[in-house]
Amino acid sequence: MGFVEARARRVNTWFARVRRHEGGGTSREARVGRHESGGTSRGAVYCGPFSPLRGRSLVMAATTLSGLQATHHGAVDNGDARTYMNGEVSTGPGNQPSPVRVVCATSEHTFELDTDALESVLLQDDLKDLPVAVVSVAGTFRKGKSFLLDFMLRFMYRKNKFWLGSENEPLTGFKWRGGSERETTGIEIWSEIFLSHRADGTQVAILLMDTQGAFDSQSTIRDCATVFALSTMTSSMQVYNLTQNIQEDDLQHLQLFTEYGRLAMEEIVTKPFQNLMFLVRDWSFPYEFPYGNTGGKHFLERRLKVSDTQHEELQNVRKHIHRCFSNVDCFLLPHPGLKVATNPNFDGSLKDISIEFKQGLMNLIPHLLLPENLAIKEINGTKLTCRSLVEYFKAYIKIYQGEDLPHPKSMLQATAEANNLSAVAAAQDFYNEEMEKVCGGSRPFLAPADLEREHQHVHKDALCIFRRTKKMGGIEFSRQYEEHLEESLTASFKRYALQNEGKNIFRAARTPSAFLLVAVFSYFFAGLLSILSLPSLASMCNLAFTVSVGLLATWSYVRYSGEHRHVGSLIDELAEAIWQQKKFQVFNPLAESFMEETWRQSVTNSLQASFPALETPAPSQQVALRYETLA
Ligand SMILES: Nc1nc2c(ncn2[C@@H]2O[C@H](COP(=O)(O)OP(=O)(O)OP(=O)(O)O)[C@@H](O)[C@H]2O)c(=O)[nH]1
Repeated sequence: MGFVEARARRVNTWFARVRRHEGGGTSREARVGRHESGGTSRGAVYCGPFSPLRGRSLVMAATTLSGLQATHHGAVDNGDARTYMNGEVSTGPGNQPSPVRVVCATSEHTFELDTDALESVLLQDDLKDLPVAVVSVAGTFRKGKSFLLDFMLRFMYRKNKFWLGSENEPLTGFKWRGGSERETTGIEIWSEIFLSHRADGTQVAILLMDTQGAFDSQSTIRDCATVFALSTMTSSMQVYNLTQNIQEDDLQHLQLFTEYGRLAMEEIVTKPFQNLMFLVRDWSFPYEFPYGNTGGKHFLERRLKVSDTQHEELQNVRKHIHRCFSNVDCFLLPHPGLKVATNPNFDGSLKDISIEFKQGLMNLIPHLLLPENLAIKEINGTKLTCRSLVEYFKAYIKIYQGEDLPHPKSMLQATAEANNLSAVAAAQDFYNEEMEKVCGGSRPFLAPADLEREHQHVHKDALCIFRRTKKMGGIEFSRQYEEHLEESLTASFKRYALQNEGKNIFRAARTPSAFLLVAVFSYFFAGLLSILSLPSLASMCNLAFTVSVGLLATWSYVRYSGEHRHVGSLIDELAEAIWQQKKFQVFNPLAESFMEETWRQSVTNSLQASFPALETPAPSQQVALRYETLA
């Protein structure tokens, strides 16, 4: 009778050494959990089809040693082999396979990557260059994600027809429990990577990933979107864990979260994500669509069907899902029984789980994890190794830590923001249109006091439009948008005032008149000083005359040609400085009041001629009209 002896020890990460004693004093030894080559050990032992050594006893040994039954000692007799479990498994943390949190949620609602933890799992010498397949489970909190993953672990460790375990065996691995409060936070991966041989002889590293449940009372929508997006971006199979049905809001959330993921991925030429499986737990309508993958496929087909008669919103969600994932699948899992759902002492033993559910697991888990069904993680058509997966994790988390991406919001918040923003835009448009009529580019100069008065009217009416537009979110929420609108209207008014000022011919004539005045004075004093036989002072006046005429000519050229505008600005500043000189200030009020009055009269007249409406209807009437048009 041969038997299998198993021991565990820690080298970087945990592995179990299994020695099979065969008749005639010979033995074969191999490690469970990691590939080993060379030395006295031979072959990788991943039990069942993964393993060159098969047999229930070996499977049990591996499972026991890997921590699923870490403290179990004893022997299992399976008829042809006896397994001795002399469990050298340390119960201390890190000495046995366990979940490793690689993405940690912080109290500030951000996420951090535990690079050391991630690298300790993925950068093991014998694994880092292998192609990797990542199976992740994501969805609403408290819906049995970790529970399901623990059955995946059993399958990966045992991999024979008895992989589901014995009736009284507690379920261990990723931490699961009953109760209403969330358990998993951030993203966890199993510390041990499984190896599988594909039909073409290549090896694939398989990573199992558990995620923080969405929509718990402590997470923002952005948190949920980040976890879902990160796990979808880094996995080759995302299991979208749902209960009872696929509801429209499930699809909408999937759309929001995957869009958030797509934003962070640059230059995606193919579909950004790989496989998506809708896993519907507690399916209660097997008479419509039978449990399992076949029923699931038909059900999904109906749910994701796009037809012309559908509302555009429904079509868009469905098209988005088809655009994002290379392959979409569905599985309908029955209810596991009341003990699973409600008994606080339920420990995962199969005896308390319904037969239909166990049958469902026997179909679902191989469907997900058999080597032929596993897809290697690809990004943009490039297959990823464990090493490159680490790099992608680092790059993606950085994007989500930055402030470049928009923040996903709850539906109400997003709708309220959209309502308020569109009300702001309508009010701003109204203001601009009305002000354009008063002092737009083609309108003549308007006296500043009149412009101010027009602004006050239109500003009041614009605010009225904003307040009367129906908006979600309440008065408090709208107040910040109203303040924003007021600021924006004030800024617009400043622009209109400047534009209006530019049309003031007197303003434009300030520069030439300053130099003209200087030229005239210089010319006059030069003549006077020559008569008084003061030639040196006379020549200084002549110089001032020449410079003034020169500056005037230059300024005229700049204004005419539009070239060297900085030179024009310097000359304007110089002219302004001249106007500020005491001896010239006597001309200022005279000139300005004359110009202002002339312009005021002419513009008022022209305005009234062009817009009789400005005189007649009350502003509130205009607003009502405008509001009706908008509504
Ligand atoms: N109704 C029902 N309950 C289940 C199912 N699978 C597991 N449960 C129960 O759901 C509860 C939560 O299981 P967990 O695996 O911890 O759930 P989770 O989704 O990982 O929870 P979080 O980590 O908080 O997101 C446990 O009481 C399980 O017994 C199922 O298919 N149906």
